[in-house]
Amino acid sequence: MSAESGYVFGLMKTITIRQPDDWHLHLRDGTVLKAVAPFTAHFGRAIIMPNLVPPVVTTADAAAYRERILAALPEGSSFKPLMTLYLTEASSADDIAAGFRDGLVTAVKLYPAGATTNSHGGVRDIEKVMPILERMAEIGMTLCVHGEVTDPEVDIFDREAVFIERVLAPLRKRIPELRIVMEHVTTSDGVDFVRAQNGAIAGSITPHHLIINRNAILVGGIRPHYYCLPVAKREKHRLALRAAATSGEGTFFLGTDSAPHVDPLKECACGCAGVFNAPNTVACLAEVFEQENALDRLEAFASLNGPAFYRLPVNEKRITLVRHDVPVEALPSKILAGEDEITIFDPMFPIHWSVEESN
Ligand SMILES: NC(=O)N[C@@H](CC(=O)O)C(=O)O
Ligand SMILES: [Zn+2]
Ligand SMILES: [Zn+2]
Repeated sequence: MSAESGYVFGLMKTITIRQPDDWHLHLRDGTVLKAVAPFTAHFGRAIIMPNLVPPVVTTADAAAYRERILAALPEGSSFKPLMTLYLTEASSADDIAAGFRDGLVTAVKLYPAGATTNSHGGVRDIEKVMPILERMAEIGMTLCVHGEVTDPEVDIFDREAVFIERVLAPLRKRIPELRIVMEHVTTSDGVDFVRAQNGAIAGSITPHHLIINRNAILVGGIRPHYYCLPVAKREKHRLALRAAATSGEGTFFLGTDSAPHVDPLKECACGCAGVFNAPNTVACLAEVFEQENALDRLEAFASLNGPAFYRLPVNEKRITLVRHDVPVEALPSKILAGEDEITIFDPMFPIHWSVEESN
């Protein structure tokens, strides 16, 4: 483990780790993109979700979106967006393979149609995309999956577990070479499934699913800023996620799923799903790993396991996290995107960590 830590003057604890990456991020487009991009610019790289309206389906769409992202970054940022394509039943295997070969596209994203925000153009019948998935397995390209069934008969809290049984396990059997990331794992079923695949399938975990359980959405009133998909589950699932994230096991890594929606779209009769956590992700993670006595494994989760799965080099830059005895001043609770506000994830515990970039 290369993370270094120490006490300075007996007062301040610091930990230096390789610069983290975010393996699941929504940057959106237009005004929101400009507002949120600076909050991720201290990451090395991020897997950029393609669920725009209209979605990023072709390599040409991804190239154009990548330019818009680069233009929204603060000057001097070395952040590298890793682009994904939104899989549809009409997607072209040749286009996908060409994008991957040229280094323009890193992964393909499977949204079951109707499972989450802007997923209506996703896949209804997985049989129809089998030739594409087979081609991806051949060329070693990763499939990122939103792992929930959309069957209205299935209880929303069971949709991840049922997806594993109905879709993921059969897919794994059918194309064992396909590299799959089960994104935003929210249940112990997901954790167990990923573990049982011996490295062929990875699981990304969000900071908020390590911090809240389903009570956060409902206790004392409806709290739309804790509503996301897959929806937070029971406490036992949160504990399983914490154990997985802090285990150091190579198959679990950070995917923030930072998913900004302007407040009017969250605070209404049918609010959008998504938590905006980019501004405090690293500080929240430090807090969680400290609570679990696992600060020495934060680097594996945030900076090492992701690149290893994606077969990419680790970042050379380092960041230093500083622990303060007194909680650091809370962030503003919202950021501005044009005329609208976007609420930042509130972990409901004081934060003692701040992030300092090193070199
Ligand atoms: N996670 C969410 O609740 N929302 C995401 C979509 C997704 O990742 O499922 C979004 O795009 O808003
Ligand atoms: Zn999702
Ligand atoms: Zn997402």
